[in-house]
Amino acid sequence: KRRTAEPYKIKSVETLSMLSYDERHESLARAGYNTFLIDSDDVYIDLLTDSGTTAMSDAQWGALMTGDEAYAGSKSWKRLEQAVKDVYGYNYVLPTHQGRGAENILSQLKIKDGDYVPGNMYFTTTRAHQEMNGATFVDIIIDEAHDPSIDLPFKGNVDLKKLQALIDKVGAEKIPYVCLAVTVNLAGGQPVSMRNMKDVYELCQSYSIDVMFDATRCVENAYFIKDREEGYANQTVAAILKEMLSYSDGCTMSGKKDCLVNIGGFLAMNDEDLYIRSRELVVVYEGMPSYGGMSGRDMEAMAIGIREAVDDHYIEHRIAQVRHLGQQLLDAGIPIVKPIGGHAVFLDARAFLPHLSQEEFPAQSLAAALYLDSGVRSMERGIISAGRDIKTGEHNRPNLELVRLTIPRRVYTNNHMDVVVDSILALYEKRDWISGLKMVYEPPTLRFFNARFEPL
Ligand SMILES: CC1=C(O)/C(=C\N=C(/Cc2ccc(O)c(F)c2)C(=O)O)C(COP(=O)(O)O)=CN1
Repeated sequence: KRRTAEPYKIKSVETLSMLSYDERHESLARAGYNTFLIDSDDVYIDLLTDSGTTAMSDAQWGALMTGDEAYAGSKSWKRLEQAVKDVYGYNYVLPTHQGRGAENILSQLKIKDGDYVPGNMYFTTTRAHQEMNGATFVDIIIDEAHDPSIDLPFKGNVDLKKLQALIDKVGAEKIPYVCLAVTVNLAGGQPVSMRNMKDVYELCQSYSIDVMFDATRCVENAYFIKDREEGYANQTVAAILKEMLSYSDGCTMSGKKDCLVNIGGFLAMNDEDLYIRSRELVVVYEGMPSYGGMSGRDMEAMAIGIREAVDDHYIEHRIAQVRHLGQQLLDAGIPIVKPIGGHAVFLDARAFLPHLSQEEFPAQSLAAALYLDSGVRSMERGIISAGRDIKTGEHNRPNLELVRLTIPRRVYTNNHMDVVVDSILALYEKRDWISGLKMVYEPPTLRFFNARFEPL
């Protein structure tokens, strides 16, 4: 099979910082062994997140000069609105500054105290907005999604029996909507099959329960359907995406991922009444419905990014680059979440560091060790990110104790991926020497952003 390359060439570069071991050690200590607190200047290859870290195209950079900054009626908004309607297919769309702006509005309008919002695994901001509005999040993802070693093509799928059981238990009137994430970030960037989306939608329609997608990485999900689901191999990703979204009543969208921009988002829906009520809250929280927390130039960039993201050459390369990293780790026997996800490779820190108890923070320790070894920054997605139980005050103890290696879009080459592989192989060789951490400062909420640690 002939090898392929990036479907773009580089026109501008950002020089990367290459610190010495001692300089990295000093930087890590200064950051309290928390990768969130390391200065970007001290990071060589930044795999903390794919959110907002995209490289924009020359078409997007050029469009910045044409941003219409009119307070109302901006033509940049008209272009963005048209792009969302063309590519996503919803009747109505409202701009927000980023994904959680849309989550805030949707949760306030759709949830009443004591409701239940079922979803395929939680996400931090999504669940926070649901709980702040009085709902209980109920995980309805298939059991296998919580086991890193199980390899299934659509690990993000909903277990329809769990959804039916919740409806039987609490009644459909207590369920304002199902939140279906496509893909599922914390399960390892795992997709939902078209079959499952259809089944969920039909079940919900029979009870007049809405289905709202968290569409943040929906283009990646569309690609996995093309690649793995019977009957879609010869369809374009754009056509698959349109069909996916037809099994929903609306979506929240963080533009910072699959819309190929550094800021921006939207809330989309088919119901006019929800649109009108949402438009009121956009004015309260985001600004006019013709800019929603974005400048005109940001909206121009996003209108173009939305269309670039469904280019088959772009998305094929994006997914292949994540696989390029993950497959080398699998071949070397490194424990990672299987199958390899759409936006990241997740190291299974529990299996990588079996000599550490969860109280010694294996994922936090591994992320710190990786940065110290090579200047590669990753994100802890384990007991620290899971926080404490709001009732008991005890640590939530997630099954998944993971280190997320998140690949920004159109930024790094496969050579950078190979540097990451070599660093992880070196760490694996000497994994017995990786010590745990103790938390020396714990913030009251969302502790993973600002907590500080010291080696045990
Ligand atoms: C599936 C989904 C997301 O992945 C997501 C964001 N994701 C981030 C940034 C992040 C968010 C929360 C954290 O505790 C975190 F440490 C990192 C990320 O890195 O993965 C949002 C929210 O979209 P906003 O970021 O545009 O508001 C909604 N839905």
